[in-house]
Amino acid sequence: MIMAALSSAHSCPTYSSLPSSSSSSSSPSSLTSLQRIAVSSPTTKRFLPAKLSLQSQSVSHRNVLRMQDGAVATTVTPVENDTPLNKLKEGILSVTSTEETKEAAGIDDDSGNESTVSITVVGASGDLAKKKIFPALFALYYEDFLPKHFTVYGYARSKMTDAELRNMVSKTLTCRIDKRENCGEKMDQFLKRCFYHSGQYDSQQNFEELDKKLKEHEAGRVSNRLFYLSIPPNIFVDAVRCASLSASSGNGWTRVIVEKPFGRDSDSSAALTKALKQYLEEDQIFRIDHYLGKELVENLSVLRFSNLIFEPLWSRQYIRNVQLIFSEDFGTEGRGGYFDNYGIIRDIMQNHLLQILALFAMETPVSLDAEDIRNEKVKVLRSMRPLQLENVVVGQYKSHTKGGVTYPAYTDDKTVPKDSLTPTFAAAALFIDNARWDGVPFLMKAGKALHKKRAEIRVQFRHVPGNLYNRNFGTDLDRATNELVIRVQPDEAIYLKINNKVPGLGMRLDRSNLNLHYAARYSKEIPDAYERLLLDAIEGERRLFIRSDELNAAWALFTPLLKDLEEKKIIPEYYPYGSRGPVGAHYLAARYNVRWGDVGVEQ
Ligand SMILES: NC(=O)C1=CN([C@@H]2O[C@H](COP(=O)(O)OP(=O)(O)OC[C@H]3O[C@@H](n4cnc5c(N)ncnc54)[C@H](OP(=O)(O)O)[C@@H]3O)[C@@H](O)[C@H]2O)C=CC1
Ligand SMILES: O=C1O[C@H](COP(=O)(O)O)[C@@H](O)[C@H](O)[C@H]1O
Repeated sequence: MIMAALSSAHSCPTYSSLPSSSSSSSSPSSLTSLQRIAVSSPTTKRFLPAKLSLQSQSVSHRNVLRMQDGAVATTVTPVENDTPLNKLKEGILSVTSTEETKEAAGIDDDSGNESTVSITVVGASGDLAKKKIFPALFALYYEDFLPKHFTVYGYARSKMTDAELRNMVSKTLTCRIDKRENCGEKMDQFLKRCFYHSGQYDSQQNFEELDKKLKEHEAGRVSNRLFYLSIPPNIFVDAVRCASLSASSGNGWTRVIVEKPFGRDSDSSAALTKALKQYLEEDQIFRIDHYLGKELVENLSVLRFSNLIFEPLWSRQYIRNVQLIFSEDFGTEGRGGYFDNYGIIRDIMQNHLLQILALFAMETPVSLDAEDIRNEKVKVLRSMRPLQLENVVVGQYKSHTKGGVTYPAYTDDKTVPKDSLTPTFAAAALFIDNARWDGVPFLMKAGKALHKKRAEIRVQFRHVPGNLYNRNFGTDLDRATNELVIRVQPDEAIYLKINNKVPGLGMRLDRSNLNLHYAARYSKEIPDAYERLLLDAIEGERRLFIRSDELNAAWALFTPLLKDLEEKKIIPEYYPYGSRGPVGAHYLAARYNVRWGDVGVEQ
């Protein structure tokens, strides 16, 4: 059975007539093109240009816009492909009416009907739910991004009362640095909207009980339901089956956020997709890769496509190599059981780093619509060469004592087999065989228990041909090339290394940074990736979620390598906990004439 999918789509709104109470005579047609772009965005409130502010606080699809000059315009998001009307045409919905269609699209009508959103965190007792999901929901509530009628339900096997869940959640909530004043009050209000239901993940009966409780909260309104699967992957399908059969919405949309890992290789991923699609349409499945929700990853396209100075340089003609670097200064502490079955390549490279690579390297999409962007990403992935063993170095951390403290080896984790060969570090050289990137090495490096926590993109440019200042650089011209660094985390920044004259009477050059340091430039705290992604899922915006063909293309690149590593029982290079990782990573880079940009520099 397929869940009733009444996802609302949001591009190209039409303008409704101005409220008669408006004192302004300005009409929406007087909006500038910039304003029109903002207005037509699916998440209008978030993408408004400075001149507009939203009067409406709800995530309803009718938004009242107030311009600086006092003019007011109402926008209504139109109903598109996956709307009730179209679902009816496809035979997925049996009963609907014009009124229901309006309601299901979240459009309030004159009789005062409003839609509700129920967010069920499946696996609410777990690490991710506590660390990320509840805090992100609270942050959205705090910022007034959640709709007027919303309920959060925790679902897991652990026995808990509503009060116990609230107590657990309250310990994880934090307030924005710049808005502490009424935080306690807001927390209380938020917690009052949180409830708990204990049940098994494979019990339709338990999900039916949940359904009853959700209905009570929905109080006859149009019900939109979001399930967040924050559970181990072996129970994804059971939970989806039960949610679908017993707790999907009868008259609104039902969406499911699926956490990674989406399989272990091409076959298991295809099997998972097939199993999920027994119960869900593709557009109901929101495969989350939280790196896509990170501020600087989202900014990649803005940087490239809205600045004339970057896009013309974005090719093999000017770029020598691209480096995608992820490192953590802690090991698998507490997650060894999960990690040992996956390893760093599946945990970080096949998803987070590859997604960044695809966004970095894609051609200009036709528009900012989800499908246009995802089409371009798939093209890049399909143009890439599957990874081969000779282009990869793997490592595993070993115990190390520093300053009297002994840090554990990976295999000291009780949930990890003593003879495990699972890589906790990997470096790889990837290639995109298309006209833009032919021959440019894309180097990836990811590791746990390294000396620093960081995620960054480094773009090393070619040297200046016939450079007048060559003699100032000595024989190593590569040392003097420009480098663009996009520091995703921590301490977000974008900086460009340039050669500069050291002030003085001589002619000495040094390398300096043109630095956009976020903490200095923007006073507002950067939202967590999960906030953006949860809000997108609620709003039906799929741009930052992984489509099934993207996933297939990603696995096709890594599956042969993963099989080889496992079948040939490749022994990882051991590196001390807290070090910079295996030396092999440098040999790999050197083979392609590359020096890792993060080595020997503080920035
Ligand atoms: N934690 C993290 O930082 C990240 C996690 N993820 C992914 O998110 C999902 C959730 O992660 P996380 O919260 O760490 O997971 P947990 O191991 O904490 O599991 C979540 C909940 O699922 C239930 N559960 C755990 N193991 C089993 C089992 N074998 N059978 C049935 N139920 C079980 C438990 O709840 P109860 O016993 O109460 O039912 C547990 O509280 C996973 O898919 C993970 O890969 C992705 C990125 C980061
Ligand atoms: O998906 C995962 O990501 C985290 C790192 O996320 P970050 O946002 O803290 O950088 C990683 O620790 C974990 O192993 C992996 O599953």
